[in-house]
Amino acid sequence: MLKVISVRNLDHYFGNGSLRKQVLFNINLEISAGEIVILTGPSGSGKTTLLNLVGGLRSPLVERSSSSQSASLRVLGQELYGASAERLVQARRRNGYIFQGHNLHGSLTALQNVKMGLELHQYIELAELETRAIQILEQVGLGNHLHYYPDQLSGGQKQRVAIARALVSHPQLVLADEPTASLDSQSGRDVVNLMQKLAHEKGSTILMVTHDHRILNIADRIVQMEDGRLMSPTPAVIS
Ligand SMILES: Nc1ncnc2c1ncn2[C@@H]1O[C@H](COP(=O)(O)OP(=O)(O)OP(=O)(O)O)[C@@H](O)[C@H]1O
Repeated sequence: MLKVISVRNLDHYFGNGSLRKQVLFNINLEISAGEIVILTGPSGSGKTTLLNLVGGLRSPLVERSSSSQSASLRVLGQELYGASAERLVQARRRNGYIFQGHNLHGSLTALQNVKMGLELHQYIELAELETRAIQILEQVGLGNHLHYYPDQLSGGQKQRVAIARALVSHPQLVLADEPTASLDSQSGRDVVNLMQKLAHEKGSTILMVTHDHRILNIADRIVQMEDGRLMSPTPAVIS
């Protein structure tokens, strides 16, 4: 099966000189098209760092030492290890992102926020842009809230707008960092069910970081991180 993400022998460090600290150790991970993978583990174990590297939000540190010569970070067919800043920006634009606390623009309505998720895709005409944004907001149950501003929406509704914005361009890869962290149990469940449904419909792959044990069963696979290392694979939890 086509690998959407293929990480080999990846290390990562923060800081310089005596403050230099290794946070990822020899990461090896493959994720196939259409898979929903949850990355979990204790605070500070390196989950967000790995997610950001995969998304091109952080630049992989290219080491000259012999142990890292075979490092590779291939995402959607592109090598990000050693890639230029420009290539990373391009790679970033192809993915959908859902973060903790939604990151919506407060001065834009739900519809305008979702349209922003399409505006980078210049091949889409304005009229179609509007139609697609409305359609996906209807799919996430916000057809009656198109012109609401974020502060007029509940936490769960805001996160549904964020999901609509991330998925409206039908990205092959969706990266989510603690998407349910600010939500109550039921809203969190609704939000991940929606992500799962839309991702399956659109054939997207999802890599999601979460501490939230209530949502682990949406995953096809759960990957555990500890102290910057990936632990052996765990079969998906059956609900
Ligand atoms: N920009 C940074 N500069 C220096 N150190 C950092 C930076 N970002 C993260 N770290 C350190 O890297 C390690 C891994 O952090 P990371 O945020 O990836 O962990 P995490 O598993 O996502 O944690 P959490 O679940 O708390 O979000 C931690 O020790 C953290 O302090």
